[in-house]
Amino acid sequence: MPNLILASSSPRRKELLENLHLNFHIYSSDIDESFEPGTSPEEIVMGLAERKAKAVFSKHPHDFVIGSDTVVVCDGAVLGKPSGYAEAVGMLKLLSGRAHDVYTGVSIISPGNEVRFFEKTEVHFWELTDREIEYYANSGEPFDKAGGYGIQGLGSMLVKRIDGDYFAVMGLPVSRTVRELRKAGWPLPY
Ligand SMILES: Cc1cn([C@H]2C[C@H](O)[C@@H](COP(=O)(O)OP(=O)(O)OP(=O)(O)O)O2)c(=O)[nH]c1=O
Repeated sequence: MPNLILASSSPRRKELLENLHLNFHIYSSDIDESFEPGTSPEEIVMGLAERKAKAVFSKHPHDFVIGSDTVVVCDGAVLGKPSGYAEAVGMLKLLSGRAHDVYTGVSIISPGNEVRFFEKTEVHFWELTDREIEYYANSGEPFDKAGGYGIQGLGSMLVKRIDGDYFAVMGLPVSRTVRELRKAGWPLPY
């Protein structure tokens, strides 16, 4: 009987997959997260998701492995995780008062099968004051998150509305993932 593996160190992805009543293991790997300049956002997130899944699948070739990656795209700039306070403030200033796109890519690799897909969600931010930005950056929440914010935490106060899958913004489009797992032959209990 194969195992289901989440190839991720993200606590959000773990939490989201736990919602689905599936037993799974977590094995993460350190992959090279660089990409060629000019690569489209969907190719970046699906490519990195695939690299994460492949790195784990190579050690667990009888199992079903899920990898995922998230970036934020605003005005043509691809934003990953901010490296420190100043970069977090810069990202929040860029996102203030406008819409951006969150791309999350997923790769599912199992014996004899590989699928990848992405979800794009449009997120609209309120116009942010310097006080809000500084408070938020000082909260520590931006640092391990693409675009420098987490929609599910204090970052919820920044968001006016979204168009698309909320869970994809948090790091894993769960309902689509379930459907792709079913197609790949994973025995779901529902
Ligand atoms: C935009 C946004 C991102 N994020 C998180 C999801 C991801 O964990 C992170 C994007 O970084 P990723 O590089 O996609 O993932 P990760 O390094 O955290 O985990 P791993 O590679 O091991 O799977 O940003 C939120 O939690 N909330 C949000 O609103």
